[in-house]
Amino acid sequence: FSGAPALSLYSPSDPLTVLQADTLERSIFNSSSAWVVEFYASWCGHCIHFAPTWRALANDIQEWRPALRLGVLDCAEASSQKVCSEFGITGFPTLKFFKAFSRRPDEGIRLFHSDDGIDKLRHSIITSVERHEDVWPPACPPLEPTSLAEVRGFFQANNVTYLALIFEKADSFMGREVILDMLQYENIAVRRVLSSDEEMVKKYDVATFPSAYLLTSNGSCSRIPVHLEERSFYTFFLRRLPDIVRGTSYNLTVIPDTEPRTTPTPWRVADSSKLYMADLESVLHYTLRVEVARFSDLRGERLTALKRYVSVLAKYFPARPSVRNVLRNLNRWLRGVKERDLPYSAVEAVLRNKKEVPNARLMNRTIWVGCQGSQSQFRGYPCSLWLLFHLLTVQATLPKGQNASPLEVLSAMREYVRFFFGCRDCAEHFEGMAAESMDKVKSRDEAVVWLWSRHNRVNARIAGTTSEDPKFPKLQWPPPSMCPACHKKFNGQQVWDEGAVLSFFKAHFSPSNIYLDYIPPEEVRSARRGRNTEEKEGVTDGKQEDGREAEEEGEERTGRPEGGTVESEIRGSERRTSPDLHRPSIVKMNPRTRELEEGIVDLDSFSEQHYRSKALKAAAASKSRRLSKRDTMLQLMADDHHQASDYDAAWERLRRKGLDGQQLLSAMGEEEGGTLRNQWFRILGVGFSRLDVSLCIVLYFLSSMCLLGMYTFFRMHMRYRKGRPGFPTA
Ligand SMILES: Cc1cc2nc3c(=O)[nH]c(=O)nc-3n(C[C@H](O)[C@H](O)[C@H](O)COP(=O)(O)OP(=O)(O)OC[C@H]3O[C@@H](n4cnc5c(N)ncnc54)[C@H](O)[C@@H]3O)c2cc1C
Repeated sequence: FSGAPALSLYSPSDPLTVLQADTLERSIFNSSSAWVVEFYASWCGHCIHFAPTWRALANDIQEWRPALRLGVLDCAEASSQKVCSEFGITGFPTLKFFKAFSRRPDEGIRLFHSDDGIDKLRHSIITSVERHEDVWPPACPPLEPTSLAEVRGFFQANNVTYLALIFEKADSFMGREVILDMLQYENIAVRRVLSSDEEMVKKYDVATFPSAYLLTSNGSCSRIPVHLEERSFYTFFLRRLPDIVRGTSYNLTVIPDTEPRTTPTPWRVADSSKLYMADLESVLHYTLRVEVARFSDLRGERLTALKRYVSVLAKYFPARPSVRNVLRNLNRWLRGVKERDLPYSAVEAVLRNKKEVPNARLMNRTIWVGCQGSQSQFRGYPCSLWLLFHLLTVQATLPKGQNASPLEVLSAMREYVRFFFGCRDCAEHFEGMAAESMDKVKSRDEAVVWLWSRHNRVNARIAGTTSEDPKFPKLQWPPPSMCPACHKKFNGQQVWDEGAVLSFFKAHFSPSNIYLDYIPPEEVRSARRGRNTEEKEGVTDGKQEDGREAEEEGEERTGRPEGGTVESEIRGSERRTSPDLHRPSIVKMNPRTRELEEGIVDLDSFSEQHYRSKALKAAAASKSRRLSKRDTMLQLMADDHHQASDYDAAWERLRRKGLDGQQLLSAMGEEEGGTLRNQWFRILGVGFSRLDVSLCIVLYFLSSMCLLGMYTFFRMHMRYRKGRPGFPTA
């Protein structure tokens, strides 16, 4: 198949409104009907399972539409992410009820649905409609029980031929459902009567609940003859009465449904025996910029979960230099955050890194290669999240993880899934598995095997369900074609050879099996190349899968402040007034570095001048709290940069040798060892370039020689004087 068709879980032919970021508010705010919106993510398995239920409900209650409408919004669409976060959507699927004439996102009332069928959903929607107090949806008939007084004067007060009375128990929803089913039909009204209303029960001599009676304007009254006392039977009967027509008086103000605007992506050829950096960097982008971003305030356990996640990424992710720099900077900064709560905008500012740290950039779109699905709702993000954590558990078995807890990566994953993973039912299932046995993991190798076997459990559970991509059926993995040694026979049964699985994992999830296909080539942005180049790249690699890049460039061009933080406002104003800031300020402040072959950065002067001036400006703006936090962060970034620049230089050296993607990544492991051996140099040279340190050593040597010379001279001189007659010895 040639490409992933851009299908959403819903289509405009469904009797619901497929909303987009720009139509959501226009549709539901100030609307004369109430709304129930399903916020979903097309990649979320439980949303895929839930879609047929929601579609069936939409079919079932489509006649209620003048009073109540159903909508859907795909929060996985890049264009919807902002609005979803404004509506407080943190997990999927989320159902929110908006009363008629709502005005704000926070007026949405969450409907709990879990695994509810359409009956329960319908009931909870009716209960929500009844919560309207001040302004009742104009098209919605009264839902409260009627009384003998109302019935007596009904035909005088209403110009209709029929009145249907549905007698039922108080907890029954049938009467209200029939009322709503008939709301678009003219010349008839439907009311419910409670079994506890003795007057009415006695007057119509009702003995069965539910049962229905038809009163006419000419004074007749008869029991409605139906085969079963059910909603559909009543509705069927009533709609076929003489002179009953479906009215046209309810004109819905409809904002036209639009086809989801996902553009078809070209099919990317992938080899299932390989890992692709595109998938891995996409998941970094999606977790840090989309999933975490749903929480505008990160506090308590959620903040700790983020710190742990970033910490294992910084430690174990076999990254390209620019990504590694981002992860290390973010990790450093988060470690320095001592406050118990943190606005996400601050994290975003670090990730955005427009000017502060050279060669630190995280892809800001998703490119699925090994995780590309045959349709856009399949695979993608959850697939890459599994891959990421398998990779991290394997990387943690290397010497760099030897002093860490065997649970380091698994705990980070557990907390990430618990606090951020949008598929809430998936998260609950995973938490259940973790609570059951994760604490039995005693070594880093066991951690690899634990995650493998739990992933296989999930595969077994969801195999053959609607969330399975038919082109990529769920397997017990790795299949014999990938790892024959992993499968063995025991007592005639096929069983796993866990030792072989572990060896297979260590080879499969190793940097040498990561391929750089389909991602823009890594370029070490030395301080010399700078920001101008970066901007150009941002514009030219605009074939975004999720359109976010264009959004950010748009922000850049308009100089819109980011996230409304103090520092972003300052940055916004700097952007407008100082064109120099578009070049890397490091180079500008320290021309000497331009000549140095290795692009060494004088970060002391950089951070002192650049960020301190920012701090001063911020102080002048008297909004110091958040800025001082950022100031600390930048100082920490500056410290970290010394290490990062070595990594960049090593990457560049290897790249010049003509190594390809995966060779580069595996060679970096070895280079990193060398980099660590050179750390004494950095420790000696905190804040100085290599030239500075060399000069110091030479001066130190010369002054030592000078002192030695003086010492020798005076010693000889003393001896000479002692030896002369006439000078008494002590
Ligand atoms: C923590 C978590 C919990 C989830 N829970 C649910 C759930 O409850 N219900 C639901 O519908 N969906 C759930 N999902 C999503 C689901 O597991 C898949 O990720 C999704 O359906 C996409 O499937 P896929 O075909 O891309 O393969 P995935 O299962 O996502 O696997 C990704 C890749 O990993 C490799 N792989 C497969 N199995 C293993 C293994 N055992 N060990 C190592 N590598 C393997 C394969 O190369 C595969 O292509 C969950 C996802 C995550 C991350």
